[in-house]
Amino acid sequence: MNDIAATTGPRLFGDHFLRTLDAQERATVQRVRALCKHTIGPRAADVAREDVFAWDAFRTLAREGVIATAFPKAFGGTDARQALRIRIIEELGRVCSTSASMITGTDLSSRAIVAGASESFKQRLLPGLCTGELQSAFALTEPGAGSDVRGLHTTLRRTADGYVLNGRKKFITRATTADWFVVVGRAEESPSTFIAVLVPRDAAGFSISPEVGKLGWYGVPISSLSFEGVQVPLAQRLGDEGEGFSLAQDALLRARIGHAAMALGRAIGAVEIASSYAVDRSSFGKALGEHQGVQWMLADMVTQIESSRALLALTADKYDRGDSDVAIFASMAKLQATDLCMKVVTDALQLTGGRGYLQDFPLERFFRDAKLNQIGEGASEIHKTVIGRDVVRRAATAERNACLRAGSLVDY
Ligand SMILES: CC(C)(COP(=O)(O)OP(=O)(O)OC[C@H]1O[C@@H](n2cnc3c(N)ncnc32)[C@H](O)[C@@H]1OP(=O)(O)O)[C@@H](O)C(=O)NCCC(=O)NCCSC(=O)CCS(=O)O
Repeated sequence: MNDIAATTGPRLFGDHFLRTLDAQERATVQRVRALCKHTIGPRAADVAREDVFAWDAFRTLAREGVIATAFPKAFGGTDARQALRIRIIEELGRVCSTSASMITGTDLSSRAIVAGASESFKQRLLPGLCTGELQSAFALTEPGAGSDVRGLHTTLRRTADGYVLNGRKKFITRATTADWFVVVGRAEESPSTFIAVLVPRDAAGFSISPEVGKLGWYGVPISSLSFEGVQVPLAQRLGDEGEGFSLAQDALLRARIGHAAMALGRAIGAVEIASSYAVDRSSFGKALGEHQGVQWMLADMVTQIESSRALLALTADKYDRGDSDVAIFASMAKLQATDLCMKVVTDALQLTGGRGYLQDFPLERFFRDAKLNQIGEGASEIHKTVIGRDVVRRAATAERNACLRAGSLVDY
């Protein structure tokens, strides 16, 4: 742990989590910290201003082996534990959402290939995805189906040697740079059967719209997709027929953990900026940080960040152990971290006043970027629904509170 602090200095809070990593994992965090300090952080404002796919950041992360952390060793990856990956994403999110999204986007778009592609397709695609020579995109959301995945309209009609794909997809990250697309649709003949397939960008009948402008996450372009009678060979199916939904949920699970880590990273970055400002700036004859109102704002920020980080660490641990309730914890971690991030960034901007509002100051970018984490990969309301549903399910069999007498509670 001291090795890291020696290179990049101690952090406001949170270095204690590094104790949970082994020496090699800590060395990876150290490399990412150095990258953030010398390259990614100083470049972040320009990357956002340019608002084209951030190739420099992507290639840097690929060259440094950070992209490869998402992939199995057998295909050139490092198969990193989520316990490490949340630290990496947090570091990137602390300075640059665009760079952090290179990691969460890699998980989302390639996980179904790792989990469901045939051995020969894995051999063909995964090594290139690890090194960044290839890119994939994940196409689930549709114009009429975002939160409600089971409502999607894209269809796959079975033919003698594969499928014919028809449909439209929306908000697809990396559409303009990806070589392969993971597309989820339903069997035309059996609408409750979900199927995931791989489609190359040059497939006949497949078109990609121009990039669409958005509020934040500049440097991470999105587009819409259209599939009109696209022929998909059987070999390009991911998993079995009927496994499309689970493959999508499996990919979303990893991406949701990543979103939580990115949001926490940004929240930490915002409190670092706000607390530095509180030291530098004076008002009414004393440093801003000596005013009790400012101290209370900072206290709320760090206290909530640390508790959210603990929940995320527990979630990563559950993922690494393969616990069956990890999806619920991922929903809790994402809900908590992304809503908290929006609040912390808003408060940090308030604390820094007019400067916070300037484009030249990083909080304006943090503020715009924070919103997407509350929406993407399952909006906060979806996660509340998933968590609440689980509470009710558990309540039916969970041990009853000892203050209650036996029998139906309706009989009280
Ligand atoms: C809100 C929903 C969760 C509702 O879903 P359901 O109630 O229909 O489904 P569940 O009962 O929760 O699960 C159904 C199904 O999936 C399996 N499952 C669940 N978790 C996992 C997992 N971690 N790994 C594998 N399988 C999993 C579960 O066992 C069930 O299996 P069977 O059907 O029984 O076989 C859902 O609609 C939802 O998630 N909504 C939010 C969607 C979302 O996040 N959208 C954002 C997508 S991002 C995008 O497309 C843009 C592209 S981009 O580039 O960013």
